[in-house]
Amino acid sequence: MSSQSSNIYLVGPMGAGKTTVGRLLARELGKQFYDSDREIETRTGVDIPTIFEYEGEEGFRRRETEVLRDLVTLSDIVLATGGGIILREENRRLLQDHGFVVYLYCPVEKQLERTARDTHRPLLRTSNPKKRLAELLAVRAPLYESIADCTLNTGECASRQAVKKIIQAYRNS
Ligand SMILES: Nc1ncnc2c1ncn2[C@@H]1O[C@H](COP(=O)(O)OP(=O)(O)OP(=O)(O)O)[C@@H](O)[C@H]1O
Ligand SMILES: O=C(O)C1=C[C@@H](O)[C@@H](O)[C@H](O)C1
Ligand SMILES: [Mg+2]
Repeated sequence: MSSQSSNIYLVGPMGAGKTTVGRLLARELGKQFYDSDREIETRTGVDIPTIFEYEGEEGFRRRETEVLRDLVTLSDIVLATGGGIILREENRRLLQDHGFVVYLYCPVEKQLERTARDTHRPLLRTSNPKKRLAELLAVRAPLYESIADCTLNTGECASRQAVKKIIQAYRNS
């Protein structure tokens, strides 16, 4: 983490609770809340599945990095990131250099439960989303861990408890 950073960045897999916990955390700390997925949708005027459809995952990743470059110039924010933001080395460096990075995760079964009703995650549009989630996590877990200042299992606590734990870790950092 950059010294005395006023930013908190949430990373972790789909369904870990980055958006839900991030919004509550920002409110609790009086910080501005951003979500990189929503920022991409606002800028392009279309939803994420449409970007994947027309530009592929590579196009989405390019847009994700462009948005992140801008968001790290802001101070005093809580940022919920997309689950794959840690794939690019540049993104990992930007996150590490500009904020306190919190890695949220939960068991794959919980991820599956929490993402089941929402069809807006193109990578889960497969016949076996549980297998896909497990495969993604196997590749990504070391990347999340490599930049985390704090790690939290949201499978074991309600969002409000997660917020309390993050604030404690952030203040002790
Ligand atoms: N700690 C929690 N306990 C119970 N349910 C939760 C918790 N955190 C999130 N949820 C629920 O799980 C669902 C997915 O959460 P959320 O959208 O915040 O995940 P995310 O990490 O932002 O995923 P993505 O990477 O796809 O954006 C939401 O319906 C939310 O209400
Ligand atoms: O895990 C991922 O790669 C993704 C997670 C979502 O937050 C979105 O960023 C998008 O659906 C891709
Ligand atoms: Mg989210």
